[in-house]
Amino acid sequence: MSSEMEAAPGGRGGVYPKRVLLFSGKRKCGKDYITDLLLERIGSKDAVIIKISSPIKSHWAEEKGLDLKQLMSADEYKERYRQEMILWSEAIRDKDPGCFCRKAVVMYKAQEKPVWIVSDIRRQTDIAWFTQEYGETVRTIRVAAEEDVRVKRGYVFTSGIDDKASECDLDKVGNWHWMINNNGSAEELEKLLDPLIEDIRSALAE
Ligand SMILES: Nc1ncnc2c1ncn2[C@@H]1O[C@H](COP(=O)(O)OP(=O)(O)OP(=O)(O)O)[C@@H](O)[C@H]1O
Repeated sequence: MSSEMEAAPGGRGGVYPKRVLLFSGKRKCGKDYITDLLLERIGSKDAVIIKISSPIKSHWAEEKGLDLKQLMSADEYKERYRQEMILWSEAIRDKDPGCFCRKAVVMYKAQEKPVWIVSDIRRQTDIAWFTQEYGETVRTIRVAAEEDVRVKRGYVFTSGIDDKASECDLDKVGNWHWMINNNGSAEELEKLLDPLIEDIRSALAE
């Protein structure tokens, strides 16, 4: 069966997911920080973090003989291979826009959990794929932080990365379910997450 023909795990009509949260935002705005916090508050019995970058990185780890764990977490690795990974993944995504979304859902065994936290949405096609497959369970969340705050967190503008579609495609989107301005402390952030947690709990109770 070709990848275009593969069904989405779960899919419409399935029991799970009950809520799919799609997080996006500029580099170092705090996507990983926020999604980790959310997982902690919801609990890993009910929620799973999905990274669309995982199937891309696992391919690269194999190809280059690298350690996947380091490629997923270490900034030095992440930055060194970012551009190469982007170019390779763009070519595949052009042919099959849902390819990495579908692979990531399988890789994280997401269909075993009711709440899916996707921490790295980058393209309008990512949102379109999840919406097409999981319909009204989907919520989109844009994380923002001031540039000086992002710089303090390690952001350095890199030409060829920060001015390309993989970082900018979602700048055009305006109709997010939630916007989170992550400029402050962890305590401030906790409060900003309350309405989102409430929405997740109501989906779990259905
Ligand atoms: N509200 C916050 N309070 C304290 N530290 C924060 C906060 N938000 C983010 N950070 C820190 O800022 C750094 C960058 O955050 P994080 O890695 O979550 O960003 P990201 O958007 O996932 O980045 P990338 O796009 O590069 O993957 C991390 O060290 C994180 O711990």
